[in-house]
Amino acid sequence: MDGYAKAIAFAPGHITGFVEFPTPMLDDPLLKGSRGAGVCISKGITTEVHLYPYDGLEVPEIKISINGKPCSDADVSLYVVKEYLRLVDIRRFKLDIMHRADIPIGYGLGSSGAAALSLSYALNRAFMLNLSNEEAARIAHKADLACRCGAGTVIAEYHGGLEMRLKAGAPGIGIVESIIDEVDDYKVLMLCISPYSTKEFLTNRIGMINGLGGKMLNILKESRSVETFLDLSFRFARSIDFITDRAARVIDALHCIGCKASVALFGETVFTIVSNDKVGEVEKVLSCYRDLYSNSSSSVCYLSCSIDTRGATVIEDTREPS
Ligand SMILES: Nc1ncnc2c1ncn2[C@@H]1O[C@H](COP(=O)(O)OP(=O)(O)OP(=O)(O)O)[C@@H](O)[C@H]1O
Ligand SMILES: CC(C)(CO)[C@@H](O)C(=O)[O-]
Repeated sequence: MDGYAKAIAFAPGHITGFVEFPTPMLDDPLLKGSRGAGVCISKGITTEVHLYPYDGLEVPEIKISINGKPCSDADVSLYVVKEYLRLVDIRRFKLDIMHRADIPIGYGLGSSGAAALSLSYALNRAFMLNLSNEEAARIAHKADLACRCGAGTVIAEYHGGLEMRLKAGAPGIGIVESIIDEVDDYKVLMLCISPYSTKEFLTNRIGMINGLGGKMLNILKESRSVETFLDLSFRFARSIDFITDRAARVIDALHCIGCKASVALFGETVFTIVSNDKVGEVEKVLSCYRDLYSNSSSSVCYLSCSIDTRGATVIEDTREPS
């Protein structure tokens, strides 16, 4: 590696509506993952990487920040960096990693997967490794799984769209299909009420996930409609007792104006997908609950996004000779 390199990549956030973890969970992380359905959103994580050669160091100096704040325990990001250190033979460099999140972290919007994926794409460019996007995405998949922050999130964010994950596994191994291709007419609207740790769920409550998600996939494969996706997601979240009273009130209010809705797995986040002409009406309901639930100790946020169909992408790749 010669000179300074900068790379920027973006990965969309992702909401899982229903899911199953095929058993037995195999040992190979590339074969592990989940089946289910979800939607990628136009907001997500942008990661900027600056790589400086620096002869005065015996070991690399690595700094990570999230939204401008230094972060020493970004475990998913550190996992990705360690995987790259095994692939490059240089050790004397400084690496600045800056994650910018325009989705809240921990609310079931797939931020850990998006951080890992955007970082992996950016490092691949900065280190000039020439991995394919699929190979870079596999590193992110392994990181999200190893840190117990996600199972099928990375492959969904790699693919983009309103999707069904028909076969579990890493990008290139798992199978993803779009539920519908024409998504320009839809918006994903969310009320993020409070965070919930995916690690906690995958560690302590994973037994609640049975074969229901797989049966639901068969129904969705036949109907391929947004309404069915929302319906099934709601039934799924109820079946694992994951809808809090606060979320249930919001979902009821949306039902009253003719909108189906559910909660994002795993967070106290209500989401719906509506056609553009319904956005104003839904926005009023969600803003009203945002104001009702916000208090001095917690911030509740309302988000409006399009459906991302591109999946993760590199935005910039620059280098200057030393
Ligand atoms: N932007 C980010 N940069 C680095 N690490 C992140 C970022 N976002 C999330 N993480 C890591 O992921 C953890 C939160 O993951 P968690 O899986 O609970 O939430 P999520 O990814 O927002 O939602 P989901 O439930 O959809 O996975 C954080 O504690 C942090 O370790
Ligand atoms: C486990 C999960 C629901 C967490 O976001 C997601 O990664 C998925 O659908 O596998």
